[in-house]
Amino acid sequence: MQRWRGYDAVPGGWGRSVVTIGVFDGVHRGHQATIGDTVKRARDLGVRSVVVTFDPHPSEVVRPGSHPAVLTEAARKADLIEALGTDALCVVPFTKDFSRRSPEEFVHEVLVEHLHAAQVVVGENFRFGHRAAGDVALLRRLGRTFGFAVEDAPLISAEEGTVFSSTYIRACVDAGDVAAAARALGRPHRLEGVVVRGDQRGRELGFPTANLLSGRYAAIPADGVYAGWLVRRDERLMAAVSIGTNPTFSGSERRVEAYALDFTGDLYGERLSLDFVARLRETRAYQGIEPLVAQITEDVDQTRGLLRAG
Ligand SMILES: Cc1cc2nc3c(=O)[nH]c(=O)nc-3n(C[C@H](O)[C@H](O)[C@H](O)COP(=O)(O)O)c2cc1C
Ligand SMILES: Nc1ncnc2c1ncn2[C@@H]1O[C@H](COP(=O)(O)OP(=O)(O)O)[C@@H](O)[C@H]1O
Repeated sequence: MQRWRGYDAVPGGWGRSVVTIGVFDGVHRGHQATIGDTVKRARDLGVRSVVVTFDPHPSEVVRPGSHPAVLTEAARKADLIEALGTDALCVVPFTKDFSRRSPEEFVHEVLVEHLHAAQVVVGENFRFGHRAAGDVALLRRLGRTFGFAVEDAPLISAEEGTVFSSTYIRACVDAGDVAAAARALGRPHRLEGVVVRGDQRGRELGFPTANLLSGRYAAIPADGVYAGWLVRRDERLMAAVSIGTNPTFSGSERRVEAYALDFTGDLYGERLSLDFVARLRETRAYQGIEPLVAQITEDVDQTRGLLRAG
């Protein structure tokens, strides 16, 4: 997959394309259907598929301070989009200046001039251009003027009639319902970060925990204890994860800590990922170390059972 920063990076002689546009945070099952459809249509036409996305998140530029929690960091988003068979990913730097383009200017500059769109695949709630003034009906009219077709993306619904959306998944993660998030994503929710030093207490308890420092806007599940996978380079280790302030020790800082089962070694400074599979319980303040250690022992057994079964 070709990766372009800005549409000026589209190579000369790039032929016609089938294009889809969106933030695609999470690359969830709805996004997967849209992008998969784009790839298929391009292959059928014998042209190339292009995914256009934005960085930073448009909300933050339009309304500073309103950045939503991030489900997938930029590099991972690109990898997931590549895995769907996309020929090129165009990351448009979303600046104040860019946000002022009218719907017509946006379409002409991006879709027509640079990407030579033959078809544009969009969801029914797609909005574009200054103040999100453009909708699918306007895109269709512009398509007739400029010579591209507008195709509706297939709608994919979650259970209980909830349509998959990044907002829905952020709410699931925020509530600690990592199982629902995983169903909508088509894979577990992943938190990425760097292992930093904590209070050095874990090893004394018999459960050293890698403390993960993640990105500023990362979507961190609600406080609680979770079973998941610690992903380290090419290996995957079972992990019991604690998120919270360690109330037993009257901590105040919120931390994400992972005890990797059947592992000993130094993880400080490493970049790791945590894939959240299931929520086990709330974090609690225990009356001393003994009951806490007994509970962690049980959490670890439960984690092993759950991950082995799945
Ligand atoms: C599976 C697991 C569950 C945990 N549950 C709790 C809990 O319910 N309450 C609590 O205060 N701390 C809990 N902890 C966190 C420990 O207090 C924490 O690992 C310890 O303070 C070590 O901190 P450190 O890494 O900064 O040294 C849990 C840790 C693990 C690995
Ligand atoms: N099984 C394991 N799971 C997680 N971290 C481990 C494990 N074994 C060794 N470690 C190392 O021990 C560190 C955690 O020890 P801990 O006493 O909890 O210190 P800290 O408070 O700095 O996190 C981890 O960052 C990692 O480098």
